[in-house]
Amino acid sequence: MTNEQMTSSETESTTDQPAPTPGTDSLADRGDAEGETTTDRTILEARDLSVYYGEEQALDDVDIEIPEKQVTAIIGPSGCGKSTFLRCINRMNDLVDSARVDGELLFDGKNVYDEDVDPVALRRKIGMVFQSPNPFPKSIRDNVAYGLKVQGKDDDVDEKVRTALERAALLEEVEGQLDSSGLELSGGQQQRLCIARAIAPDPDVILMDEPASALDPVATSKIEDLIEDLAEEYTVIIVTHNMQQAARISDKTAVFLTGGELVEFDNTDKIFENPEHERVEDYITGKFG
Ligand SMILES: Nc1ncnc2c1ncn2[C@@H]1O[C@H](COP(=O)(O)OP(=O)(O)OP(=O)(O)O)[C@@H](O)[C@H]1O
Repeated sequence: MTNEQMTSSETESTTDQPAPTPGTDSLADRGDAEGETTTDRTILEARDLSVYYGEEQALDDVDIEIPEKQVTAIIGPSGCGKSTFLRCINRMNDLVDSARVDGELLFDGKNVYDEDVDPVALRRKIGMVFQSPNPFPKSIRDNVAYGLKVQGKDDDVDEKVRTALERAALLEEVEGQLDSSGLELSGGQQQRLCIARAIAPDPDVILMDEPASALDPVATSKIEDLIEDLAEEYTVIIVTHNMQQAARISDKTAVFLTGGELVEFDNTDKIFENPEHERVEDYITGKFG
């Protein structure tokens, strides 16, 4: 299958690694000196970011600076704009006709909504993992190799596939069966396969939209351990309904409340132990939401 033959639904709705567009890679190779360690350097920044679906406002003037190589959790009640915010970051909302974005979303200082930014190239640097595991009906190897091949990075594919599977804490379990279908794996393994697929092309940021909500407690715990490990190399932003999960695995937590307002963003310990805003405390303690 050529890049052109891949349908937009395959590249855009099911995976994190759409096909590249040559010559539009202005965001692709910024920063990241080798051996860089965890810092509070900002990798993503929203400035006055508002999103509307038709007349309805889903995000209201959001300002946030997200540090690189840490786990940032996005929490808040249903409908407060968590997924909308996540999908703004790699322009997945471009796929929604009624969506309109105001303000800026800076990735390494460059507004991803600038006219010269190619959303497909952007999504190679900012991968995404969805709520339900969605491997392709292909072999384990081909699932992971997918993003590499569409980028033309087809040297040392086997080694890169193994590295990605290892980073996704799946290699040991699938050793010797890389040619079996990804669909034959358990739900938790499928989700780790999707994570391997997302990280194979070496993105800077991984967005996760409730990645463990369809999994049992054991599989969830493996994904949580994995997320913490991934933050040594990648910036991870995770939407979760599970406050204990946010408290367990994130370094920073952003609390969105009704109306798409970002009410508080701080170190996770501070948010859960001593939030500044009463509304946040009420939400954390289960008084509403
Ligand atoms: N494609 C869309 N078209 C129209 N309105 C939408 C669309 N997606 C989301 N919305 C609306 O935008 C608001 C925010 O939705 P969003 O899915 O971002 O919230 P959320 O906090 O992620 O919710 P949940 O926790 O239930 O997944 C909601 O009012 C929702 O109905």
